[in-house]
Amino acid sequence: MIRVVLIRHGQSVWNLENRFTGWTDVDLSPNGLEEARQAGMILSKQGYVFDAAHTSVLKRAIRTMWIILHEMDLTWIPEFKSWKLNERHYGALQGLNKAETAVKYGEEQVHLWRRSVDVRPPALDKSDPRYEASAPRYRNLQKGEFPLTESLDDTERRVVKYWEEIIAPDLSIGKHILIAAHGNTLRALVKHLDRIPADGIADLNIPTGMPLVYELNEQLSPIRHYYLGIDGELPEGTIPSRMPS
Ligand SMILES: O=C(O)[C@@H](CO)OP(=O)(O)O
Repeated sequence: MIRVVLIRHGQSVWNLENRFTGWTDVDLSPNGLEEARQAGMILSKQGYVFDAAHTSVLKRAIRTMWIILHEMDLTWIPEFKSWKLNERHYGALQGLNKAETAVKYGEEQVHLWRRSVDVRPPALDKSDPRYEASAPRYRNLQKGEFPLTESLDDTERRVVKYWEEIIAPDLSIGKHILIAAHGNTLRALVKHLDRIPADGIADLNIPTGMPLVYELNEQLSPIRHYYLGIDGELPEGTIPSRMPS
């Protein structure tokens, strides 16, 4: 049986401040650091071992991965970082407070921006300082790959490409993999793996810092999934109470 562990980074300072984050490189909050430590402890206690770990190029996910590997005494395993695992790009909403944005544009519009699959938030202008296409960490992107905004569908395309080209071949030869990523990146991956229809994904939220285990068959189709708590797997369908802001 093939098993892959997904984890959303611990709470970030902008989760705490309730701000749209996207590709903004904010760090973990003190609570997020502790969530990551607990996740590592849980995985270690449950006897998980990884051969490789994958994350984005954003420090809240990288640090979560590092803390987990440190707790598991696995800092020696290969680590891979890719922009394709970055959070969904939130365009011109990045940095804005979510509650204030809902007051300004209405709850319905903000819900569409946050949870529809095909509505893109307002795009960034290339002259905006938040447009970081020339930053060193993005120098390997091809022309046109750096987003100005993204829908969940856009995010799903790049995440699934990474899954199919990089993760799936390793899983198929029996490697044990950890993926430390972001709320919408993981929603997009789960949508793809579980073949969730466009109208079935709005209510799916992934809590920060909770290991989510997917058991897969030889074709890498999911058999079942569950969150891991300190006493082992949570009953199927249980969504831990720690929900995203
Ligand atoms: O701000 C963001 O980048 C994401 C994740 O925190 O927010 P949301 O849950 O609203 O998609």
